[in-house]
Amino acid sequence: MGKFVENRPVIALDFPAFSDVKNFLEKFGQDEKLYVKVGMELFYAAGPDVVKYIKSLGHDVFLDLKLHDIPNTVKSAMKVIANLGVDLTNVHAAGGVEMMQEALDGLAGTTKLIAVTQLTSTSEAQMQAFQNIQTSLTESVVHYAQKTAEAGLAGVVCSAQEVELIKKATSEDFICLTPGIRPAGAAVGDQKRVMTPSRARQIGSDFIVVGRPITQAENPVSAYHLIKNDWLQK
Ligand SMILES: O=c1ccn([C@@H]2O[C@H](COP(=O)(O)O)[C@@H](O)[C@H]2O)c(=O)[nH]1
Repeated sequence: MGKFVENRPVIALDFPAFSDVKNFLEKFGQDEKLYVKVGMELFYAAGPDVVKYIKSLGHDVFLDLKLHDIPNTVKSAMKVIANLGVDLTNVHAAGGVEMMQEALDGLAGTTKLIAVTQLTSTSEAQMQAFQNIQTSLTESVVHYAQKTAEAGLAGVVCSAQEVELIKKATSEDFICLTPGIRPAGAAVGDQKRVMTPSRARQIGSDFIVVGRPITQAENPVSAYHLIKNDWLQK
């Protein structure tokens, strides 16, 4: 049996209100079970209720809150997140190994935990100048991935550009969830490290996350299916 790859692009529901989510999901009909991402904007606006609503419709949920605080605070927050029954959630690897281990301890259940390495909106020049990290961006990402694996988490958030090296440095089964996905010719926006769905698949991404190319499309359902078809094509 080959390694697990999520066949559905994870749709980033970056909306400011619960009603936007209802309108968006209604476009897909009841039979299409999606994998969606609830991030800071929607969670701060609509809270746990929106997560419960999405789960009640039978969709899978990645709760992308990127926790980064002292270990005790992150552990306590994860105990609360555990009750939401989401499928996947995350922390920032920069919080350290102890913080990641405490997060895992707090979560204690079936929700998978992954860690953000370097945001896909960060370029190498920005990282070196602003974070004062004097390695290549790839080295920094691989370093964070190794520390994440050491802490016992299931994988990382990275750009598709780093997947091959991360898998070599950790294992084939270590999850690489990759935002910064753009269909050929689509507007890149604030993303710096991007890749097309099909190339991300070829290179070994396990999950792709796509927001604006779907949510801001004239026809989000057909944009989703075009991206999904590209992702499924090797
Ligand atoms: O490194 C990261 C971590 C998270 N994200 C999130 O993914 C989506 C991407 O949205 P697009 O509209 O497709 O750019 C967004 O919710 C980010 O918060 C990321 O882009 N990069």
